[in-house]
Amino acid sequence: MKIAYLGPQASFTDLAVRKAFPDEHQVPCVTIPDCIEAVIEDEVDYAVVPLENALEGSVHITVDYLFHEADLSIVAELTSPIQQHLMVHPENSGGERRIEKIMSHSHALAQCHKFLHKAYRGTPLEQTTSTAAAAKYVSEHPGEKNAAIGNELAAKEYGLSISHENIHDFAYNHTRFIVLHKKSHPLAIEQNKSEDKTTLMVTLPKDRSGALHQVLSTFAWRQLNLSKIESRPLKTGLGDYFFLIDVAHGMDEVLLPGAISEMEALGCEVKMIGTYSSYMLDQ
Ligand SMILES: O=C(O)C(=O)C[C@]1(C(=O)O)C=C[C@@H](O)C=C1
Repeated sequence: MKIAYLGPQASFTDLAVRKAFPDEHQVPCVTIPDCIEAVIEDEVDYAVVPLENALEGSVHITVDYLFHEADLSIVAELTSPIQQHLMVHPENSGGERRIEKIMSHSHALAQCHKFLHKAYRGTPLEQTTSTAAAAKYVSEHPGEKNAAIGNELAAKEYGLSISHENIHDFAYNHTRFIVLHKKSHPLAIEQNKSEDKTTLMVTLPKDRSGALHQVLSTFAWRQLNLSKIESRPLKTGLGDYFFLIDVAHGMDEVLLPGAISEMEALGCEVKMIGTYSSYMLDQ
């Protein structure tokens, strides 16, 4: 089985894949769309990409690709603790105050905003395609005196020295990764299972008062608990949105099909993104 992931080696996505799929063929991709397209083009069987971080929120490119570009299903969710460290090339360690630029994935930079503001105010920040891509760049360009933000494995993998440990701004820092596949089928993984979930993307009928209230009622009176609801632009005009809805319930024969039919009867478009189990990966 081939699994694409947001690489290069030692990204947080790689850590999640190593834990969940230790014996499978792992294929690093440069960007999240590259991972998704590798599944669409049948170059791999599954892709693992980040979906949401506890501090910084949704990874918009993943949500938007699932709605606008890709007809793929979420078949499992992997939740992983995230610890961010500042790392430099060993030739530059000891004098980190002279760091010229700090590089990382936009989500990682945002998770360390308070630390960067206090310790490195004014130092330019540069976004990279992943935390591991930043670590790799710093390792290959010792003359540039840059630092990267990433995990401990990236420091080891790319021969960097950690100058500040645990620089994420809040102690509870977790990221949800999703496993994507062409067919909808819950994938069982040998890890701690936490709950079953279903993800829907719902577009409301245009200009109808109370439509969102009615959508929420279809879940409420069936006692289906929602673990997330978020709006994203439909990209057709200002004020046009779709809603990403996570239901803390697997697909059944009565409740979820009933809620979906009721939303469709109200004039909503409902895109089923997946019904799957959520797994908690350890440190
Ligand atoms: O850059 C990485 O290492 C990733 O796997 C991406 C990503 C993200 O997109 O949120 C994953 C986990 C962390 O929250 C930071 C970055």
